[in-house]
Amino acid sequence: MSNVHGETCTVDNRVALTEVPIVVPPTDTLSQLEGGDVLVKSFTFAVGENEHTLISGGNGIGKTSLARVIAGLWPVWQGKLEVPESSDIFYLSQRAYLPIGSLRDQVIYPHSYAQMKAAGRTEAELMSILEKVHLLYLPGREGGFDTRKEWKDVLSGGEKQRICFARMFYHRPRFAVLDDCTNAVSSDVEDRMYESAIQAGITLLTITHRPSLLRHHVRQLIITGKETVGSQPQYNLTSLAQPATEHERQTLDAEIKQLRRTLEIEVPEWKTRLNQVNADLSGKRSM
Ligand SMILES: Nc1ncnc2c1ncn2[C@@H]1O[C@H](COP(=O)(O)OP(=O)(O)OP(=O)(O)O)[C@@H](O)[C@H]1O
Repeated sequence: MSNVHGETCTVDNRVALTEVPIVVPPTDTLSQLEGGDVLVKSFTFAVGENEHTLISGGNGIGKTSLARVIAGLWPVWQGKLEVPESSDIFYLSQRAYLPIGSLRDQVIYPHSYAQMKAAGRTEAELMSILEKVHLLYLPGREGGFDTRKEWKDVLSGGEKQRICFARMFYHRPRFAVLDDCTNAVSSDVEDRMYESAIQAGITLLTITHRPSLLRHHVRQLIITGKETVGSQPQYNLTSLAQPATEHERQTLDAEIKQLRRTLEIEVPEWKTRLNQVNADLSGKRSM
C-alpha cells in the first residue's frame, strides 16, 4: 500500500489523531494503493489523561473503524496518529475473545501463568478484580482458577464481557478503547464497572449506543460521517458537564424516589380527598 503516507508515534500521555482519515481497507488488489471507502475524511482530536470520551454515531458510521485505526489494525493513510505504547493502551471489542485455557487464563490473557507469577501477581488480587466485575462467584462455581473449559460455551454473554473487563483491570493500562463491550451487561453493573475503571486511573474512549454511559465521560465525540454536508467536519467533539459525584447522585436518587412516592401514593390520596370535599360541598349546596 504505497499510498500510505501517515505516521504513527508512541507518546506517553495521550491518544491523538491529526488530520487522519478513516478508510476501509480495500478488498481488491487494484484499489489497494488508494484504499477503499472513506468513512471520515479527516479526524483531528486528542484525548489526554482523564479526558474520558464517549464516541457515538449511527450504525456503520465508522466508530469501530476509528478504533481499528487507533489500534494499528488499519493503516494511517495520512496525518499523524499518537498512541501510548502497547502495554499502556487496552482494546476491548464488541465480541469477547476467550482464549483456550484455564479460568485464570481468561483474566490474565495475554499473560501466561508463569508471567503472572513472575510479576508477583496473586490469586487474591484476581479475586478482588473479579469482585469489581461482579464475578466473584465464578471460581467457586467452576471449581477454581485451574479449571479448563470451553469458556465461550460455558459463560453467558454478560459473563464473557465482564471477564474481558476484568482483563483490563488486571493489565492496568493508562488508556482503554472500549468498543460496545458491555452491551450484554445490566446497566447497574456496567455503571459500577465504569466507576471502578475511572478510579483505577484508566482513561476511557468508549464506543457505545447507550446514553446512560455519558455520565462517566467528560466529552462526547459524535461521528456524523457522510450525513455531513459541504466541507463541515464529519464529527463533533463537545465537552459534557462534569459527572455527578456519588453524593450528588445519591441526593438526586432520593429526590426522584420522593417524587415517585408523591405521584404514586400522595396524588391519588389528594384526588380522593378533593372528590370528598366536592361531594360534601355539593351536598351542602343542595340542602
Ligand atoms: N473489514 C471491513 N471490510 C469492509 N468494510 C468494512 C470492514 N469493516 C467495516 N466495514 C464497513 O465500514 C463501515 C463502518 O463500519 P464500523 O464497524 O466502523 O461501524 P460502526 O459505527 O462501529 O457501526 P455499529 O454502531 O453498527 O457497530 C460499515 O459500512 C462497514 O460495513
